[in-house]
Amino acid sequence: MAGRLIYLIGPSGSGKDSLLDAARPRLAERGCRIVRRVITRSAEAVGEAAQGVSPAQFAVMEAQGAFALSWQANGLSYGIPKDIDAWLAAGDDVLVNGSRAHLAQTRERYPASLVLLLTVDQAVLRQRLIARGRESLADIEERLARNARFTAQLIADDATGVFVLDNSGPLEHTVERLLHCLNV
Ligand SMILES: Nc1ncnc2c1ncn2[C@@H]1O[C@H](COP(=O)(O)OP(=O)(O)O)[C@@H](O)[C@H]1O
Ligand SMILES: O=P(O)(O)OC[C@H]1O[C@H](OP(=O)(O)OP(=O)(O)O)[C@H](O)[C@@H]1O
Repeated sequence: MAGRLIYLIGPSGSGKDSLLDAARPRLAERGCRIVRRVITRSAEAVGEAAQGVSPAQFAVMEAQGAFALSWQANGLSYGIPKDIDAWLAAGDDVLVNGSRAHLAQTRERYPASLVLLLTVDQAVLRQRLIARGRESLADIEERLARNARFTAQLIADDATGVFVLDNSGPLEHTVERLLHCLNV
């Protein structure tokens, strides 16, 4: 049986990378792969195990059909390597750190995908973004504004089939909820 695409989305700072890192061993145990994304983020910007490339390299990879999914957001380009199609065909589940703006296209290409929306209280979110220290304050405000535009609309439009995971509390609780969602 083909594997399932698990598409994890949520605002910048909601904890997608942290959740994937914390859940990594438990996901591996159950044969779920986590995708390493290709991002046009400078190599020194930390936060995630991703492959950093220049915009020119990204364009070449995209033109060569290297990506199963790709999108632009926050001034960056993101690609999900085509390898995932072989993994899914081999029966492995594949977890992708995705984009809310790209949800419709992802569902079109992978209709059986499981969508997980990570949420966090907006005040906690601002504090976490500031504490993470990866973006400037102006960029953080942009990300919060993008978030405000998305979350309510997403829940209203796509309520069916979207599992909401609240990450306002301890990360370990969210890991347990994530694993629970994968079992239902
Ligand atoms: N449950 C949590 N409790 C406290 N801090 C958290 C929690 N989840 C994530 N964080 C922190 O919030 C910040 C943003 O998390 P991150 O995983 O980078 O989010 P995202 O990948 O969604 O942008 C990081 O500094 C991280 O350590
Ligand atoms: O359409 P959106 O849902 O807003 O998502 C846009 C992009 O932002 C996040 O990436 P990234 O990991 O670079 O940002 P983050 O770590 O700040 O979440 C997310 O994973 C998407 O790739």
